[in-house]
Amino acid sequence: MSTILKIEGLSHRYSTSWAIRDINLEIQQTGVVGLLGSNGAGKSTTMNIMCGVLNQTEGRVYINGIDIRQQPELAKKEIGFLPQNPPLYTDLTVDEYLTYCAELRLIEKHRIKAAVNEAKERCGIAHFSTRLIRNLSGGYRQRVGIAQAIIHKPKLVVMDEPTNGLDPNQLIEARKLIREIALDHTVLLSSHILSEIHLLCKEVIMIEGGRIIFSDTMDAFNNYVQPHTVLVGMENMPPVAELMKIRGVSKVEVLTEKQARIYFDGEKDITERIITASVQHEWRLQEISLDKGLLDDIFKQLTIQSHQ
Ligand SMILES: Nc1ncnc2c1ncn2[C@@H]1O[C@H](COP(=O)(O)OP(=O)(O)OP(=O)(O)O)[C@@H](O)[C@H]1O
Repeated sequence: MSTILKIEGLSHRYSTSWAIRDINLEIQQTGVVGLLGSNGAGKSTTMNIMCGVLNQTEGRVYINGIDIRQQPELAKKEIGFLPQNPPLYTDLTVDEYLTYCAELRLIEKHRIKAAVNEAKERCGIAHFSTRLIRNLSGGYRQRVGIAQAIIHKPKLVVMDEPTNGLDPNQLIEARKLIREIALDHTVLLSSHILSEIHLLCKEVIMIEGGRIIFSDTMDAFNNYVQPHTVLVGMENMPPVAELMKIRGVSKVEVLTEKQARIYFDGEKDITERIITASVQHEWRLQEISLDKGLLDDIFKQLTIQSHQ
C-alpha cells in the first residue's frame, strides 16, 4: 500500500495562539479515514493546510510524496477538497459551475465536458445539469460540492464536516455517496460526531486541543476506549441517592422518569452490582447496557491516556 498523505511536525499559529501543534500522520491509500475532534480542536486548520488553502507556520505536508508548499500545482492534482462551507457560485447552473471548476483544476479543454459528465453521474446530479445551484436543496448542493472535489479524479478527497446540517434522509444519501467515492479514492473526512465516524470510517484520527491524541483502526479505538457509563431503565426508578449507594458509582444522570445514565470509576462488575441492588430493592430493572460514554468524556480519557 502506498502513502497518499504524510504530515510531519505540522503546527499553525493564528496571530499569537497555536491552533495545531506538532501533527504527524500518514494515510495509506484505502477507504474512509475519519478526523474526529470537538469544535475548535483544529480539524479545519489541518485540512486547509493539507489542501494548500492555508500556509502552515511549521512542518511539511506531502501529497503522494509531493510537498504541497514546494510544488502546489503538482500536489493539488492529487487532492480534492470539500471545505466546511463549499465554495458554490449559486447564480451558476450545475454545468456552468462544474465546468469552471474543471478549468481551475487545469483539466485539458477537450476533456472538460467528459469530466463534468462523469462527476455529475457519480454524484447523482446529472438530472440537475441546467438547474441554478441556488435552487437546489441542501443535500444536492452538497453533492455539487463533492462533484467539484472529484472532478479531476484526485487520489485523496478531503471533506470537512460533509454531513453537517443535513436532514436524516439527506444524511443517509450523503453517507452512501461518500462510501461509493471511497471505492476509488481515499477519503479523509472530519466530524465532531463520534457515531458519524463509526458509521463511515475504517480508521480514525482523533485531534484535541490541536494535537493528535489517537490514530488507529476503528476496532482498536473501540477496544481502547473503556466503557465507563451504564444506561439503565427501571420501572421503579429509585432516587439518585439510592443509586449512589452502589459501590463504584460516581455520578447519576437522570434521563427520564424511568431511565438514567450511571457513571462509574474503573469497577469491572458494576452491572452485576446494579442488577443485585435492583432485585433486592425491587426497582424492576428493564434494560441495562454499557455505554462507551459521551464524546467529551472520551476526549478526556484519551487525553489522559496519551500523556501517560
Ligand atoms: N482565522 C482564524 N483566526 C484566529 N483563530 C482561528 C482562526 N481559525 C481558527 N482559529 C482558532 O484555531 C483553533 C482551531 O480551529 P479549527 O477551525 O481548525 O477547529 P475545528 O476542529 O475545525 O473546529 P470547528 O468544527 O468548530 O470548525 C480554534 O481555537 C479556533 O478558534
